[in-house]
Amino acid sequence: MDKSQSFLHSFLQHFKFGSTTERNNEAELKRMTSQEQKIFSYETLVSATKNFNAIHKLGEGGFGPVYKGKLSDGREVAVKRLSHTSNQGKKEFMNEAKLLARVQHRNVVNLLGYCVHGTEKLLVYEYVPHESLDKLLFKSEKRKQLDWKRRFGIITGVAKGLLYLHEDSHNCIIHRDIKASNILLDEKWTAKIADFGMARLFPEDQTQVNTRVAGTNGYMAPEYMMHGKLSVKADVFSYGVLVLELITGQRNTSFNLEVEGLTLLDWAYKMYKKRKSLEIVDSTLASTVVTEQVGMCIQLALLCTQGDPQLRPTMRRIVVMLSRKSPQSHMEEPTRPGIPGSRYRRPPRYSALSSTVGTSGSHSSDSSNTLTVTATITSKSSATAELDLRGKRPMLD
Ligand SMILES: Nc1ncnc2c1ncn2[C@@H]1O[C@H](COP(=O)(O)OP(=O)(O)OP(=O)(O)O)[C@@H](O)[C@H]1O
Repeated sequence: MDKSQSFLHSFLQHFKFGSTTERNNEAELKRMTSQEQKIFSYETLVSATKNFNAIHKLGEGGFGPVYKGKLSDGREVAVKRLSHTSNQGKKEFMNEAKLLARVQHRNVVNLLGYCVHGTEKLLVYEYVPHESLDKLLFKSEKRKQLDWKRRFGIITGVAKGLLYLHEDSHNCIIHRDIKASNILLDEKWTAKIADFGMARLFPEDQTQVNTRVAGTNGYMAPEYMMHGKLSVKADVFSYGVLVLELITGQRNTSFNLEVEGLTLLDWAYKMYKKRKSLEIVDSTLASTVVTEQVGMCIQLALLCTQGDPQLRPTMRRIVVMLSRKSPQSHMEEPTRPGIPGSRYRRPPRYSALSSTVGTSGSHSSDSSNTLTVTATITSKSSATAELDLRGKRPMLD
């Protein structure tokens, strides 16, 4: 090799591979870019969850199993391994996940990032230590941990989180599956709404309705269940059901008042009308309850679960009502509650489609309670969507 050849060789070598410092810089730059884009490598998640070890499984929802993991920097995460039913392409999934990772609020679970590996799609969330509300509220020995102060904190926290999703995030996000198992509690008992934006990650192929049916037993607003009319008021209805569950300590789906066979909503309304609302309060709350506050929350829940969506308050109004010093002043009289949607009460036209509709997810903690989870995002100007193209079930009207 002559002098000029040797010069060219070393120049190319340098250009091609760079110096060690440059390589380090490049690696650092790559790391920073992926952090910025919130991308996790598959290897990172395999190592964090000890190869998705069953011991680390937190539960399984309709979108797939969730594992607890620990990143090398010590952060604890919850990794949701999405089932393969999503027909969304890699690029679209990444765009949607990137967008959802920008949704940040104290009362919404933080989506730290995502990962695409072959056909696998994974979401990485902050780990929320007390896990989901259903695991506490509906277990008699654990329910005592939820005194009234904590329950009221959850009621206001969820309201603030929903207000943010509906009005203050970059898009209007209608959750569509507010329920106890989608409310997580952190170490300070702060409520965090989970599973928002799932419809963005699971867009429905209109010809194939074989994944999941949107909404959950007993929480779905009647107009949404029966006619597919989706608006923020569908979330308000589910929120009202959740508030009644928090007050009574009873799960709406398994509620069965022996003598009268009423639903939780009907029972609460009936007692309210008889001016006996305080009789529905969970007996474990007896020593901690603030009577005025609980009375206001019952009335609020009944306003939220009214049959006519127009009559239900907005989340903004709810947050205002909850923050009042003298709670029950200026609150309307609730009208009769709507009948919450249930998969066992399919309207006739819906039943006709049922041969193509199935649930693909298995549900660990409470199969009876869960039909599916989805959420949708619409532009702020079209917060009410009659035909929900991102929906999980055929829209009927
Ligand atoms: N970020 C998290 N931190 C701690 N636990 C979590 C987290 N996300 C989920 N979990 C736990 O994993 C379980 C499964 O969660 P997932 O949201 O997939 O299902 P689900 O809400 O039970 O059912 P569905 O998907 O039908 O709504 C939950 O019950 C919850 O306890």
